[in-house]
Amino acid sequence: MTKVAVFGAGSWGTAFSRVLADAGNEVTIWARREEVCASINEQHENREYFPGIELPDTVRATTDPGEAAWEAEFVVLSVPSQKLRENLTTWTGVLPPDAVFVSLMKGVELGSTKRMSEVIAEVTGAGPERISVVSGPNLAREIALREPAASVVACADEDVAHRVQQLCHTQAFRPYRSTDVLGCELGGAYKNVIALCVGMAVGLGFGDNTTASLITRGLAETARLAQRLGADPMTLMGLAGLGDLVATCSSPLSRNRTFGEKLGQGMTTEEIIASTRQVAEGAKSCASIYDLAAKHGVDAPVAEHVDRVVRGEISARDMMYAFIARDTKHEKD
Ligand SMILES: NC(=O)c1ccc[n+]([C@@H]2O[C@H](COP(=O)([O-])OP(=O)(O)OC[C@H]3O[C@@H](n4cnc5c(N)ncnc54)[C@H](O)[C@@H]3O)[C@@H](O)[C@H]2O)c1
Ligand SMILES: O=P(O)(O)OC[C@H](O)CO
Repeated sequence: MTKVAVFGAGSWGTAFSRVLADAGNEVTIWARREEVCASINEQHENREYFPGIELPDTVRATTDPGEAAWEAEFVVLSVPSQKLRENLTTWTGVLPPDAVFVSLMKGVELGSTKRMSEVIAEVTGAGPERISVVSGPNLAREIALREPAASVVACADEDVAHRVQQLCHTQAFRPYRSTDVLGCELGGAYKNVIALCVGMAVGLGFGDNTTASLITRGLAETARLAQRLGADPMTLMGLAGLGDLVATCSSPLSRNRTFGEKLGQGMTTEEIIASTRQVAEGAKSCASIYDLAAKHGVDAPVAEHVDRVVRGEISARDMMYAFIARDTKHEKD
């Protein structure tokens, strides 16, 4: 059995652990909280995130990072993007030197505007052949329930992508392979911002014309930045781009869309954050993605305006009409 460490016992870390166990691996989850750890070890379920969904015996949990990482061939990372750097820095001493990192995170770091694979490389010194990402239309609850879904495993080294693909291929989870780490990560982070925007439209009571327009122009914006940074534009037409965008913008399970809906209904960012424990990555990544786009001279009206609504500078309604009022242009621009 291959030993896999999963750092993060939230929704996606837990659901993906079930995928890994279903694929025949031995999984040790690092959980921050003792009670989450105990429920996984004693009740074989993560009571906080997925009560009633049984985890196989091959999934264990610990609050000790060294125990989680012990002899792991793969280290899966699934903490909030803005918390990765500080956590990973404290774990570096216990991580096996040859382990392959698998990032499940969909965000861009505030301040540095780095993608998660870049943060992993910087903190651990791992080369691109040891850093992979998994990204696609994968709402954690549906994956935990073993509903069929596909995803993308990306690594600069295709052989490593192939190994990670084998690691998580099950009867219900079908990973495709890619070498476009940048495109996959940007697709995953940007769709959260677009889902916030779509959620706002839903919260305001607008219909399908509005949401379809936002999804389509949001994808154009994502592809524009991705291409400028060197990604393959076709990645954005695939599971890590369009696929994830459709799932996240359509699903009431999405924390980002739900966050946006609440903003559209008039709640403030502070009120929404206080009402949930779960992370809506887009609420932070709208600022870092906008910074990244600005740094590279790329027009990013969705990221820019979503950021302004999240900060409380403009209302969601004003944002919607500001999009429409912009100067006319060619669709391809
Ligand atoms: N939930 C999904 O459907 C889903 C699917 C695909 C990708 N993702 C991505 O996976 C990543 C993790 O998301 P999630 O859904 O598991 O989030 P979550 O909020 O459900 O769980 C986050 C986990 O990180 C822990 N955590 C919170 N703050 C922390 C800190 N300061 N230090 C260490 N740990 C901390 C929490 O205790 C929890 O175990 C995000 O980047 C998200 O975009 C989520
Ligand atoms: O719940 P969200 O909005 O973080 O989205 C979850 C996943 O990223 C969907 O693929």
